[in-house]
Amino acid sequence: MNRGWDLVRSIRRSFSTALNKMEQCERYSYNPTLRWNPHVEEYFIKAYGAEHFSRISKALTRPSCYSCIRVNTLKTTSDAAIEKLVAILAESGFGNTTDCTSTNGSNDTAEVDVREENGTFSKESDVYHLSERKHREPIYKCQIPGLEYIVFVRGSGPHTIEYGDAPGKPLKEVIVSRKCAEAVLRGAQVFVPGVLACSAHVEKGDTVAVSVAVEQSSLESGWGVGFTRGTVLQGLQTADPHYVERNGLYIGQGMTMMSRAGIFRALEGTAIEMTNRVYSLPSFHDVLEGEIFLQNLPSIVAAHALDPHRGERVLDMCAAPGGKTTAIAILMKDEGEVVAVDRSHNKVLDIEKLAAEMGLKCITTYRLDALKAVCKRNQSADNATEYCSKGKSDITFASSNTLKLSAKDAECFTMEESDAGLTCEGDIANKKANQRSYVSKADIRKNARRLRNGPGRNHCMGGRVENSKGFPPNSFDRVLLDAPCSALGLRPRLFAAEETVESLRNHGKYQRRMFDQAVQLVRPGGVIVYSTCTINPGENEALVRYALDTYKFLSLAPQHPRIGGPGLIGQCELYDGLVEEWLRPGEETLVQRFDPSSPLDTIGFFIAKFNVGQKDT
Ligand SMILES: C[S@@+](CC[C@H](N)C(=O)[O-])C[C@H]1O[C@@H](n2cnc3c(N)ncnc32)[C@H](O)[C@@H]1O
Repeated sequence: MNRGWDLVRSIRRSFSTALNKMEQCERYSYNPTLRWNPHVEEYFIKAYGAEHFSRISKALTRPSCYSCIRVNTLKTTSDAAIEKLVAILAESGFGNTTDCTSTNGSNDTAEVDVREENGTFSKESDVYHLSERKHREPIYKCQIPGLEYIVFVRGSGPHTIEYGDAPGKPLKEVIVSRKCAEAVLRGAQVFVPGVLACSAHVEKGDTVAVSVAVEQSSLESGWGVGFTRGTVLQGLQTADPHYVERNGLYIGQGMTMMSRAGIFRALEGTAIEMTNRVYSLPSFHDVLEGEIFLQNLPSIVAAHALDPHRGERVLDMCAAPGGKTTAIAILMKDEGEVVAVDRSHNKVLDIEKLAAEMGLKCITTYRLDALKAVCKRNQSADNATEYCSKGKSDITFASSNTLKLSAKDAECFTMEESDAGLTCEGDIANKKANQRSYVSKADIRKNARRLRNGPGRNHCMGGRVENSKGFPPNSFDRVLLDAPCSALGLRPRLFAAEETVESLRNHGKYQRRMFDQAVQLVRPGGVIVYSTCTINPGENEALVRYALDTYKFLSLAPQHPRIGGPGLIGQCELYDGLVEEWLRPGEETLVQRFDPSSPLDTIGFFIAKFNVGQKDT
């Protein structure tokens, strides 16, 4: 009888130990659930279906399993860059682990499958892969024809981390902010401002478990983390009011670079160096400056979709920090003009810095509100970007194949013929190469300053940026509108409930107003590419619907390369009864929709390309 009870007790004991272990395992894991505003969630479920949206939602909480690097082919080759990157990775000891559960649940390394069939994404066909499967090197070249200058670096994860936890024995812990955690998941260290809370008695050199504080809802204050910076973590469930909230939100283990007091006293610096990460991705911060640029694959594809040619005049309407601007300039072999504008002064400086680092001369930057990008009639004055014709019926860019201002368009702009003679030759060799037959006063002032500041520094003018009052209608061959958006495709993302149906609608309105400007600025026969980094159809397919219904001279154009999936067809009624219209049958294969839950494992992204016909028809 006793023996029987002993057996029961022992089974119970081992069962409860196993349960305890399982609970601990679940607690000290990374398994977040993305929170959405309920109406937004309902809308996305209507758009994608519950199961698909759940996969997208899960994928968004994880980083892509590889880093994507664009090589500056004007400075180096992908083979040379790969050689240097291999050496850098070997020196840093990165890449010793390769297990990776990809976002679609399969256990694999970060190998992404891209197949193209008749211009559309297809799982069945097997045309090409991003990587050569057999080799499995940590760094490999993109296999898509024309994109071989893109290099991928394999990451790994999710890894199970041994935090050294035991029942009743609290870990030394640090909680970081959501933004900080999202950066750490992409390969960053934990910097001082990102630390929100820390256990007592943490000294420099201690090993700590790092978790993330994700916003919780409270009746009084809406969404918030519910504690102040500097909170002491008690560690035990009984004494720690935020204990349960951290379940499944552990992003790795690190070594403190400062004591607890130091972390909360300092204003900057590395607080924790991560030693064990849930996701392991190489950080190429400040590496091979000017030779490579870390950029998401769909962003590079957007530059290709624009299909810019040497000698053309291209406008990048929302350009900072300049990722797509520089990609476009390189595709143009630095010949022609890429006008890169952004609303923010400091961000324009970022574009200038990047262009200078990459050695690109065809980029002209301005601070400009893209909502006022078309300049008004009779506008003159200082600091305006002026394109003028005095007594001329039209302006022709000699290089081009393309750009002409009609008499009607040109009459409002005044350009003295002598201006053309003032072109600074050595300075803007690329412009000379284009044989552009005009130059604006603003260009001349800018060029004179460039000469004074010496070569190479023409993009960093002591923190000052040129303001623009806009550009004449029909003055660009191609326009890229990489619109500010809800960014609901960016990953990793740990919280999404801040966006409501109303705020998403506001993004859409803003984008339509910008698009209206783009339509005016591009010449007939030109091209507009519209892109966003959101999964929200209201900012993607609905914008395309607006564009095609409003401007009959616009038509959707095929894109190359085409590696994204099709767009969404139909319409959707939202919770308040308003109906949103998307694409019509036949249009879906002309846009590219990058789905974060697809095997491509990219951010969520959308690209539409429009051909511009005769505007007066
Ligand atoms: C999606 S980001 C652009 C990223 C950029 N195209 C790249 O690839 O590096 C959107 C940019 O739009 C800018 N922006 C927002 N509103 C703007 C406006 N009204 N006029 C001009 N730029 C604006 C923001 O400052 C931000 O830099």
